[in-house]
Amino acid sequence: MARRRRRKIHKTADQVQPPPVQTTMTIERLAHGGHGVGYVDGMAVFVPRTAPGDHIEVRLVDQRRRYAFGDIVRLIEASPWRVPPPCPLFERCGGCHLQHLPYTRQLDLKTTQVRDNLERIGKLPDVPVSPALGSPVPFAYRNKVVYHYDPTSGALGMVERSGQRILDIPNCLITDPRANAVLERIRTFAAAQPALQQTLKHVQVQVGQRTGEILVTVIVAAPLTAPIQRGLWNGMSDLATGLWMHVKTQDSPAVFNGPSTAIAGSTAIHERIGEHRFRVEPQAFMQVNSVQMERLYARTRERAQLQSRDVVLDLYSGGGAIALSLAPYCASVYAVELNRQASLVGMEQARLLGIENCHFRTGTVERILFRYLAEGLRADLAVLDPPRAGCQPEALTALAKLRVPRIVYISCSPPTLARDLRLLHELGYHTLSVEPLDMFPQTYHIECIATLVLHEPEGNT
Ligand SMILES: C[S@@+](CC[C@H](N)C(=O)[O-])C[C@H]1O[C@@H](n2cnc3c(N)ncnc32)[C@H](O)[C@@H]1O
Repeated sequence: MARRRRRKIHKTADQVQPPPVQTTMTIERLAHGGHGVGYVDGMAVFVPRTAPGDHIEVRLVDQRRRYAFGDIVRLIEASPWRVPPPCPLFERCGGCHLQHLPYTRQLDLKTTQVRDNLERIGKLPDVPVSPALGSPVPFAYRNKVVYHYDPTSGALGMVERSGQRILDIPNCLITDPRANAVLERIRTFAAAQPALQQTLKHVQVQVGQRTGEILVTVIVAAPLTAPIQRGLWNGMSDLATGLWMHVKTQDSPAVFNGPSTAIAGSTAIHERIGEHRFRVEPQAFMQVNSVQMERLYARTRERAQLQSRDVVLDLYSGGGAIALSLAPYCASVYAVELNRQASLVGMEQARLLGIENCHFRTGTVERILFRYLAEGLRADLAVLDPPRAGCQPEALTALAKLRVPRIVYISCSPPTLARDLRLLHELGYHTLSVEPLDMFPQTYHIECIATLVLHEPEGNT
């Protein structure tokens, strides 16, 4: 289909008219968030569940100064890329964003988005971006889900896309079927237990996809009685490996706030990644796609190009999966993580694996790097794996002050990656490559591995 040109307008301020509330336009590309983007009188309009090439009638529902959000009223001409979404809940569920596109097309669009972010936000148009490495399993890949419970309707699932209610999800197509089976047992049990209905807030299910072990955590407003604990466990013990309870005392957006209690079965499950078997507890961070996690860590090791005498910083280390996978190939690893429980999991993991050259430190990366600077630590490589918000500028400044010559930056958010690569560029780092890796098929999320080197000033080499 011929690409429609963006309508450009040149008006003075007092000539500017507000765009019509309902109009037609063609979707040109996908933006971060999975929204299709088209233009109305030169203004970008973001519309969910659309595909590049769609010609649509759109209603502008939220207008800002330079852009607007719209809802699709009518699909006038469908993009040639559109496919029927396999999940019957796709239109209502907030979990997936791209099921209406074939998987290969999703990957192309993700690659384009990464390039776009590097160009627009990072002002780094020349950084080589490789085609996104697809997941061999584009469905049934999620090894962890956290569902909400609605005591009024009995729904156990995700918040609807409209944000108004909890959608019951009996069979999530991107989730490991073993997790769906356990969730069904809990849904049925809760339906017959008014006391559980009153207190149940969320259910988390974690699956060790290579070991077949399953850990369930019920997040409740008040402790469960012993009979309800027993009833829950009896209803799932043929499927699950362990059951935990987490009493959530404050009404915070975070699912967990405080310690959890193991109530039945094993206290942890395990996942095999590469040559290691990792212990997984309810509050430990683990990538949601085990196959892609293994490829992510293998690619990180390749990009790290470790020498046996190298000293490595694993920053934002979580439960230490990256630190422990690099430790056998270098002299030592310093892992830095904010969450004390995650650091303790890493230490225990190191002990179980017999790894002695990994040092775990709890605190913020930005604070601890300045401490390393004061201590005169020399590091040959830093692996960064921050949360979606990216790194604090102080953390990147400290890395540059430490003169760490190589960085491998793992990111789950291309816009913040682009922002941070820009700052690193200004601090003297050159980005050699960015490799998108699809950890989250059917959703807009994109994982990337960026490899950087420090340009030493002339005469310092
Ligand atoms: C994407 S996870 C990375 C986990 C780990 N690298 C892995 O692969 O399992 C990000 C981690 O950063 C931690 N974190 C967030 N802000 C931090 C900060 N300012 N300093 C240190 N750690 C932080 C979070 O607790 C979380 O464990």
